[in-house]
Amino acid sequence: MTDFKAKEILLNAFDMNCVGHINHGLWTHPRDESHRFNELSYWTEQAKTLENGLFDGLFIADITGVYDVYQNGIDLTLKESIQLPSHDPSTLISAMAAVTQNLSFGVTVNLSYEHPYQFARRFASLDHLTQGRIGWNIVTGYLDSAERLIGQKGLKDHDARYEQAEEFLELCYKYWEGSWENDAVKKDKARRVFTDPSKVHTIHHQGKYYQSEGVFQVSPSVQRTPTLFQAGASPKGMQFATRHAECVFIGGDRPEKIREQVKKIRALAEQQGRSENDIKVFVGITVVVAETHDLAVQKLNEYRQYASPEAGLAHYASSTGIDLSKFADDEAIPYQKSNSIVSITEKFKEQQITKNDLKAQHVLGGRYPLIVGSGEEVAEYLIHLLDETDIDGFNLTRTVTPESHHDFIRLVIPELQQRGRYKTAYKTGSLRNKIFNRGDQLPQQHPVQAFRCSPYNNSKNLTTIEEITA
Ligand SMILES: Cc1cc2nc3c(=O)[nH]c(=O)nc-3n(C[C@H](O)[C@H](O)[C@H](O)COP(=O)(O)O)c2cc1C
Repeated sequence: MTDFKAKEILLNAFDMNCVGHINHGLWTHPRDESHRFNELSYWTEQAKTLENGLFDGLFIADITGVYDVYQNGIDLTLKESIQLPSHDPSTLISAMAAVTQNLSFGVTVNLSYEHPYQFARRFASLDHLTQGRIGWNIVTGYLDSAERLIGQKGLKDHDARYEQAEEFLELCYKYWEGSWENDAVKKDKARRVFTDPSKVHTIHHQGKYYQSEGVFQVSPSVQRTPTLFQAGASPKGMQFATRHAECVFIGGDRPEKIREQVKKIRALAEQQGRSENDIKVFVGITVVVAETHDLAVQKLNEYRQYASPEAGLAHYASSTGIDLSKFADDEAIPYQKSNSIVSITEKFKEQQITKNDLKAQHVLGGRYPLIVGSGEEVAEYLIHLLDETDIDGFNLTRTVTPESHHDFIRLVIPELQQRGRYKTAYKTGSLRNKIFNRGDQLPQQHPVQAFRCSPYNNSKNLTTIEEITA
């Protein structure tokens, strides 16, 4: 119980390689600089700021496709820059890693449109270059527009996407941890042996979705498997997340619901042979903070003049696959089955929700819980929420950028530190070690273990792994 109370808050900045990420409309604020998202200096400055604030990571969301459900088109999406334009997140990482030492990077990649080989190679390369500061947010997509862009026929069935994800992960584990032994690379100039051939193995995979045969092209990196993030919330999604993920995002609802969700996540992890502490749970939040409570309210009111709740609804429409423009403001939105984000559409089954309700929720153009107050008030609330719900940390959205990060670092972080609930220095090692404090690589109770080559594992599980015969 004492440990639980003393838990230090983990913190990621939640962002995307675009103008409007979550809090839509704020790009029009005179002090907002998110229109500079296509400049490298925008990101290197942000990385340095976050490292000064001892943030654990910069978590970068991504979508394949565009938001075209609202009003059956993309006019509002384009005008308000609702995640359009948006650029590839992995292109930012090396530059930000070069100006920081400890900040980590969680990068979203939709596995539905990648071959595991190319993806695994890119992320293993990033793990090398960042010295183990890379994480992967595993997503399977929820947009029909993506399918059309890629030339497919429409979204695969929701649960089938998770089945494919399971096989994608299995194959990635083989590449990352089953092909090269830890000490394969010798770099021995005198003996002319860069890599010992007896320590590199062929992987074989003949699955329903993927086939692969050969050796992985990347030597072992610090973490081997990048730190795994996931946000599945449907029954199938939670099963997947609790089997594989080390960090799980959940939607920030009422504290009782969050607590219930966290309990389920930890119980499911245990059922799958992992420990309840093998998963860190994060909740998304938006914060408006100032020197005093009144000044924070004043700041919120000022921001509200620029925010666009309607743009928030257009974003929400694509998350659910429901064109919300068709409904009157006070009409209950009927539940309809869709292949998008199941956990969100289910809410229309459980509750009567109108567009007015959604607009009220999207005060700053986004649907994350909004916390407004002085540094002390915000810090107290975050600690309270963490202790009440047993979560581990927060994904902090941006509002007016980069002002909101500066405000949080100046006003909230010191209050958390004074209460002993936030680090005063970074831990050493990889992202995984910083978060779990037990080494750079996944523990043995993780499903990756079945795909590891020696010296990790000499068990019979490895019938698929063969030595290269020179
Ligand atoms: C904090 C958070 C961040 C997410 N980021 C992304 C993202 O960047 N890209 C994406 O395609 N889906 C993203 N999702 C959606 C999830 O991948 C997933 O589809 C969703 O949580 C619903 O899970 P379900 O399909 O199991 O209901 C995010 C979800 C949450 C809660």
